[in-house]
Amino acid sequence: MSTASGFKEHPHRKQSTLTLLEFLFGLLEMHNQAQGPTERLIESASDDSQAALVAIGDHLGLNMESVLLTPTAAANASAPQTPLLTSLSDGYGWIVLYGFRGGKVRVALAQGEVIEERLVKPADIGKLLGRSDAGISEWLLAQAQAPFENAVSQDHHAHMPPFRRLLELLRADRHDLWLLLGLALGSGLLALASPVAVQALVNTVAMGGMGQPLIVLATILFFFLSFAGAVYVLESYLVEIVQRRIFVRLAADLAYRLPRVRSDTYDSQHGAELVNRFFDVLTLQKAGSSLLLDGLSTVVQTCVGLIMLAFYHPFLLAFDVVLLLAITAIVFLLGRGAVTTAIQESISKYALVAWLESVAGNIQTFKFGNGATMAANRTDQLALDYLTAKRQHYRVLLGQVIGSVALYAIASTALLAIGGYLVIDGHLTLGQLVAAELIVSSALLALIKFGKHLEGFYDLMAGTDKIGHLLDLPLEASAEVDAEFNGPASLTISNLKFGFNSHRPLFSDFSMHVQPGEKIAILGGPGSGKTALASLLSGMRQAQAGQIQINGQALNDLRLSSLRQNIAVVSRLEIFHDSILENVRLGDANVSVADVERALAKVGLTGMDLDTVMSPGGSPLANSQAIQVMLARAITSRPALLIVDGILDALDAQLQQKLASALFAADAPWTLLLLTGSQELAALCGREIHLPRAAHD
Ligand SMILES: Nc1ncnc2c1ncn2[C@@H]1O[C@H](COP(=O)(O)OP(=O)(O)OP(=O)(O)O)[C@@H](O)[C@H]1O
Repeated sequence: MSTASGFKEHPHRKQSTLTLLEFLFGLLEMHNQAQGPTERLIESASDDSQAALVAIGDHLGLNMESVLLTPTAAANASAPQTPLLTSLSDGYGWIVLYGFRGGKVRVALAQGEVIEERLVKPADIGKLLGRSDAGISEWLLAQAQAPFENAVSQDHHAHMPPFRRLLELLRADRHDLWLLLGLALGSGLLALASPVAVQALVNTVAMGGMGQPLIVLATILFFFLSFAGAVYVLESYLVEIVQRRIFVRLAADLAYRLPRVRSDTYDSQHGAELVNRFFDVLTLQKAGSSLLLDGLSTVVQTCVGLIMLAFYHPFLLAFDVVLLLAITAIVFLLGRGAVTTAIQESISKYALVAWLESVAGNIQTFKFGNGATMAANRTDQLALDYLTAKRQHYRVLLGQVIGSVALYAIASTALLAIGGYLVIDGHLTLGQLVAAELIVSSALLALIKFGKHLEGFYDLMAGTDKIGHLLDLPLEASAEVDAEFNGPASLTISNLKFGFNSHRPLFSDFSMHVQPGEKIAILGGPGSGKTALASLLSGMRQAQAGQIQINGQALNDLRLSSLRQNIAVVSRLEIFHDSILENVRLGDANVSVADVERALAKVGLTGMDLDTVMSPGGSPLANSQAIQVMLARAITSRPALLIVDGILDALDAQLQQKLASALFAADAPWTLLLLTGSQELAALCGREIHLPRAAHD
């Protein structure tokens, strides 16, 4: 329920909303939110409805999705990482549901400055809401847009160490992981049932007992082992859930992050190739689950076993100490450099894949001339690099495997010798010796598998490091002011200075002014800086000096998302693998099929089957048709400023004329900047501006 006017007029509602947002940031562990901007955003909201809260959340990195639910359904769907919230019926406060504890729903009430946390029966939520009925109402499902924000390196020059990053990636699952540790401890203890039972059996047999004790023993053992089995099944279910969550969280995080990556990141790196690192989430899942399931229980079983052994005799305690020292030496001393070599192996793997992608992506180049030979030779070289890296990593691993195997042989023999001596000397019963043998040999046998677990651990570190590179891609900084558009935009550039290279600026003192609705051609030769100018105007690059104003607002002060909702840039061919329909409307449900057909017709493309799936290269459409699709996409968003950069230059004169009449018409509802090297095209615009210099002068 909301009141008609904004938060500003209702200080109590404003304060409740601030309290609510702070609570949500804490719950979702979003630590980067300062109170100042949050308060300003709340104050500048047009009204105090839930829809306004969604917009505020969006600016603060909170995704809030509106869903219609009964209070009980909302409680069932809620969890600490996905809380559900709605307005209290008094119109001032908010209620948040965030999962269950002990059969009751965890509820937070934000009223003024106070946040009150309670445990409530699901049936009582309706009452809390201030409603008598428990009918369906609108709830907001809140989630962090970038759930892995805490796993991003704060220092731009150094990546976070992989182990710390792994802990951050798993932070949201820490409660489940503690539970898993508890279960592993339990199953470790239960696994001792067999040796203890055998010890009892041997002692009974040695004393001549039979029959009934055996049945009792067998029954108890069966009970323990079944219970241990059930615990293992539970552990495996928990690990499965954690695996699913990591996958979904990483996907959501990247969907947020990638469109916001700074454009200059792609000057030296290939975006699509970088994304291959997503597949390391599979390494995280596989190596992580085997470590959590087998690795953890092996460690627990070994520890429990060794502790039990220590109680048998001081000699066996000494044996434990030596064994632990030896294991420590294998892990830390023999394993020096293993994480680095695993990362190096992973880097060389990605280099090879990147090369194969280049080959697959340049079909013509590698079919002709020396292309195929180059493809083969470079692949050989990269495969060789991979083998070298893998060999170096394996050298470290091999040392550890040999160490574990040797330790197994020595420790098993030593235990038999010490145990045998203690039995002969009467310090140990026969049953105790057999039990000790069983406990330690299973722990020692695990040592042989230990190498495999260590390999899994190093893979996990390398995979985390690679995923970290994706998370560490630098994001664009955006200012806070929303861009104001109302019809075609005006544009003023004053004393612009920009160059990729400080010794050779592309623009040293460039100024121009464009009236709202004007259609202007900016003429420049190859390499004169047309694309650079388009990037500056769309906030993809920053000028070194000077100012750009759109509708009188300084571009640097504007929130990039609000700016880009209202301008369109058509530069190089960019088609994604989907139908023509989606390539034009970009998933906007407000754009109908008829709208798309109209836009296509406007740019001269008629009679197309809108369901035709296009490849990133534009096929099966012709190049010029793919360009028309991109232009249709641009005008469908009804931009206030349309920037067309060079893409019309290569088209045939007749098509250029047709497009000019659609895009350059004086009454077209946008301001047009045509960046071009073609005099003929420029002549079709209302006015021409010449770029200050050509690249080759
Ligand atoms: N990312 C970059 N890093 C360094 N230099 C760059 C980068 N992008 C472009 N340049 C250089 O800046 C100059 C201007 O490039 P820009 O792409 O803006 O020119 P253009 O006018 O659009 O050229 P064309 O008409 O050939 O597309 C060129 O000399 C180019 O080599």
